Amino acid sequence: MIEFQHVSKSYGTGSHILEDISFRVTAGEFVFIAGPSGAGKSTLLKLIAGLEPCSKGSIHVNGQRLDQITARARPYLRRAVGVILQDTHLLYDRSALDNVMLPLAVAGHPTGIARSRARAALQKVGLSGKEEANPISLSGGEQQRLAIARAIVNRPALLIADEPTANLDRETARKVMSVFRDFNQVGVTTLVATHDEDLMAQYAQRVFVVEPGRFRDFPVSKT
Ligand SMILES: Nc1ncnc2c1ncn2[C@@H]1O[C@H](COP(=O)(O)OP(=O)(O)OP(=O)(O)O)[C@@H](O)[C@H]1O
Repeated sequence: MIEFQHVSKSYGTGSHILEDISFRVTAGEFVFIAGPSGAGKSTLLKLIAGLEPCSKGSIHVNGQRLDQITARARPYLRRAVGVILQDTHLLYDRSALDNVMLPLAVAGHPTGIARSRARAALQKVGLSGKEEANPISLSGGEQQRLAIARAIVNRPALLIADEPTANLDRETARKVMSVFRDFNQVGVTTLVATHDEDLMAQYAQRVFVVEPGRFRDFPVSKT
């Protein structure tokens, strides 16, 4: 599903943020990405999402080598990967339903189908009844779940989230994490960057620890 071979990343002419990283994530895994602030967790996720190019090495996602992907294959890959960044980039001049319909409209789905799939996605994240709400009127946890609904509406095989529980209280964080766990349990490969050690301990899965100059891969622990 994801393969990094000797990947390094620097921004501009700066030194490497990530250096000589190799790993493989197979379909259906749940991986946490941990490490101190500024170590490169978001950068790692952006490389996987194809939002940043690597400086050295090669990255394969869903069978495609990212730096050799054709313009024709790119939209298919984009749909195969659901991305939730730290800034949710929700549109505050549209309803919650419109926000979730947008990726389907971009993919060319007829409005009726887009609407029913967007409603189903909102239901999956526990936001039924909030279809017409403006995102600004939603709580932090609801906005996170709305961003998840938008990321999953194209039924991606891979879900990537950058600190989706930051600034949420414990109970809301747990609810948001359980949404990811539910998707993972139906086979969606899931990568979540987090500082939250309690959540990591609770969900006890494979963990990548990104530290300055060091990358560690802790295998799945069965607890
Ligand atoms: N677009 C960019 N241009 C230049 N430098 C960048 C860019 N994006 C990130 N960096 C730098 O790369 C380093 C790693 O940043 P990154 O956001 O990946 O870390 P992080 O581990 O996700 O941090 P945090 O936990 O605080 O979100 C930081 O020093 C950051 O300033």
